Amino acid sequence: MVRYIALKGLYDLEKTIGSGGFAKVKLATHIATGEKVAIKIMDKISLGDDLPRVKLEVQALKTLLHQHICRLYQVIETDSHYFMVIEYCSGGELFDHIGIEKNRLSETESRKFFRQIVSAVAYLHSLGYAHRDLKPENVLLDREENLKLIDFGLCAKPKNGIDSHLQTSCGSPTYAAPELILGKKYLGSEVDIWSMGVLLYALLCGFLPFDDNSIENLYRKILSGKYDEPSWLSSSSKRLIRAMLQIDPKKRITIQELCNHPWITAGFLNPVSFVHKTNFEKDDDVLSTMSAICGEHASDIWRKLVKSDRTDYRTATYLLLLDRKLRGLSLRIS
Ligand SMILES: CN(C)C[C@H]1CC[C@H](N2C(=O)N(C)Cc3cnc4ccc(-c5cc(Cl)c(O)c(Cl)c5)nc4c32)CC1
Repeated sequence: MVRYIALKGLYDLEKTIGSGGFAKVKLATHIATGEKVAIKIMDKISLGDDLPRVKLEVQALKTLLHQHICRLYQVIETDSHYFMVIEYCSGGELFDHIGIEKNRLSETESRKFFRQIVSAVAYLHSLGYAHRDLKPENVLLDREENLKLIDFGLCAKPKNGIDSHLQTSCGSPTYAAPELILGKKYLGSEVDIWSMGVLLYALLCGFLPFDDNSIENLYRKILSGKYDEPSWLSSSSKRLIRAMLQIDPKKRITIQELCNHPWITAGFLNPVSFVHKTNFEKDDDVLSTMSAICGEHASDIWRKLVKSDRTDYRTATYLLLLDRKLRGLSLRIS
């Protein structure tokens, strides 16, 4: 096991839980609390000119504080590596949860998960971000089967707001909107709606609306906007999917309309909403646990936390203890 000096005494690295592109993600233990975390390890050499994407993702994750967006606890930068310490999702990928035998979810279960995705994306858009790479691999579950959105390496925050046009073609073609694969100028919010339509279709049907081994056939299918509507889809499901998989982005349902759509609210008391948890909430139990260990006064710990850039070990310890408390566990610290 290669040892990273930068993590010594802070995190114990365990198995690799995945890798993609220029990053390797390892399971690790946050030594002070014993909590599991995921550490995304990137070496600067192989990052090459993708380096700005790391800064973008770190900035996005520091800003985005939402119960269905994976939490960033700490960032460690050395001459050779970036380490992003992120909330661990022990439930794995949402689509693995669907399982092979069932391969699709009931409308009720799909709605439970899809509302969480809509809440996260509505929150993202409200802060001027677009994810631009919404796909099953980027939708994970934590131990309580809460949905967590991940991988903000492609997310964009156009300088003059979410409704200014983007041009970069990115993300995976299977989930990409027609305007994106045509290389047209597009709105991040509109391409995210299309990708969510593909996700909803996959949840309800167990297969993809547009799929083909050859890229040009795949493109042709996407640009046609034609897909099968299996017999088990309710008319309400069909209507919502049609509203999201509109080829013309201007005819596509907006995120606000989506939050209030009858399919989304069916069986629930209220439309999808999100809480602007933009800053830290102060928790005295967590602070007193930390002060019992490091000997500092709770008020000093809090002052340093608020002043910090919120990505140091102290912040990680605070947030992990807060998670433990919110899960009703004891605030033990080793
Ligand atoms: C296909 N991708 C480009 C990489 C893949 C790496 C493994 C990862 N994973 C998995 O695939 N499990 C099945 C286990 C697992 C458990 N917890 C995780 C917690 C966080 C993340 C994570 C990964 C990346 Cl690349 C991020 O940017 C963020 Cl913000 C978060 N990935 C996790 C993760 C999913 C993505």
